[in-house]
This record gives sequence, structure tokens and C-alpha cells, in this order.
Amino acid sequence: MNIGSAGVEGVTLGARPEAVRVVPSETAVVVIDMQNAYASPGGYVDQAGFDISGAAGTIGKIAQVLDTARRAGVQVIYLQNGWDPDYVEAGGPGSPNWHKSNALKTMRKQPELQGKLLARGGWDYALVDALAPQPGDISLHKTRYSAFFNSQLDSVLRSRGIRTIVFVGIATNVCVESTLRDGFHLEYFGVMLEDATHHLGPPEMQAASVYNIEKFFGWVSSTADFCGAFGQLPEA
Ligand SMILES: C/C(=C/NC(N)=O)C(=O)O
Repeated sequence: MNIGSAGVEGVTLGARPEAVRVVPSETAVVVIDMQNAYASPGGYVDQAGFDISGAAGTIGKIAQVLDTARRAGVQVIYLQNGWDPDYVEAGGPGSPNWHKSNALKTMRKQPELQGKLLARGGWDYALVDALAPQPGDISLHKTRYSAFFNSQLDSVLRSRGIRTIVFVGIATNVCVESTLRDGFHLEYFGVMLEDATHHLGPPEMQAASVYNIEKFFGWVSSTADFCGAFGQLPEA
């Protein structure tokens, strides 16, 4: 099926529940939160007790996707999650984020971590070294799970005529799914590359997000399918 205004210049991307035909100039790869906090030993989610052993495997997959996207002229957009070092943007006790954020809860339990987890300017907030942004990429900041909430993402996409978002990053069942769902309600077509994402919690969480996306909110594809489809295009 065609998504966006795909016409003769589109490429066919293998996906479930069906292949989609997309236009490279109307497509962005959105990299969700590939920060030390979520992907490196010693980062926030590791300190909070989540198993991050599967996260390292996504880094190489995402690098392949970004390399192919840049060569094909597909816009790459990085999101970074976190707050100012004083955590004003995290909200106080009047915000559900203050109660539910495992980063804030971990810092309340271990005050020596205060000012370290997800604080802009620190190692935990920084993107993993292997996925450094390249010239032409766009970097945006977000303060809640959905990258559409209180961020510039919608205007950056709309001003460029982008209709299709290819999602990679961490965590599948938290920030990736939250953003894909919000995108759906804003009329964006969302495609998640399942092997370039990683979940938080038991393996069923990855399966549940894949099911939700495939059945209700978008399409599920893979690094190989993305690189196969977009890698055939002449270098932009
Ligand atoms: C739990 C969590 C997930 N973030 C994400 N990038 O999916 C958090 O930020 O606390």
C-alpha cells in the first residue's frame, strides 16, 4: 500500500502487516533516546535495575540504518530525553512524571546520583559514542516519554513535508511506542524497525509493542528490509 503521497518515485519497504510504498523525501528516521542512560552499562536504566544486555545489539543495527538513510537523503532526527540539571523540567510532586520516572525514583533512593541521571550536559544524557550525529542530522530534546509532547518534533516534520516516520531506539514499549502512537493521532505513518529497538522489562513487552503497532498503530519492519529498500537508491 502507498503511505504518504507515494507515487512513482517511492520505494517499497517490506513490513507487516503489509509492505508499504514510501517516498524518501517524505520520510524521516527518528532515533529515540540512544543515550548512555538507556544503552550503556552504568547508565540510568542499568542503575535502576533493568536488564540492558540486549541494548548493545541495537547500536550496530541503528548505525546501519542511519548510514543507509543519510546516503538515500532521508532526514535523520535524534531525540534525547532528560531535563535541566536542577530537574525543573521533570516536574515536582504535582506531576505524574515525578512519581513514575524511574530515574527520579532511583535518585531519591540514592541521593549520591542526584544531578547525574538524565541531566543535560552529563554523560548519562549524552548519546552513545557510536551514534554521533552527522552534518545534516537534526537533534531535538524531549522531557517526557512521547517525543511529540512539548517538543519541536511536529513542526520540524511538518515544515519538511515529512509524513512517514521510521522509528529506531530505546525503549520499544515506552518512548518508541508513546511517540509512534502520538504520531498516529497527528496523521503520521509510523514504521518501527523491530531489531533496531529494545524494550524495558520482560521480553513480552517487546512482543506486545510489536503486536500493538502491527495491528493498530502502524507497520513493523526490520533493519535488513530498510537497508535493502533504501540502499538501492542513488546516493543523494
Ligand atoms: C522508562 C523510561 C523510558 N524511556 C525511554 N526512552 O523509553 C524513562 O525514560 O524513564
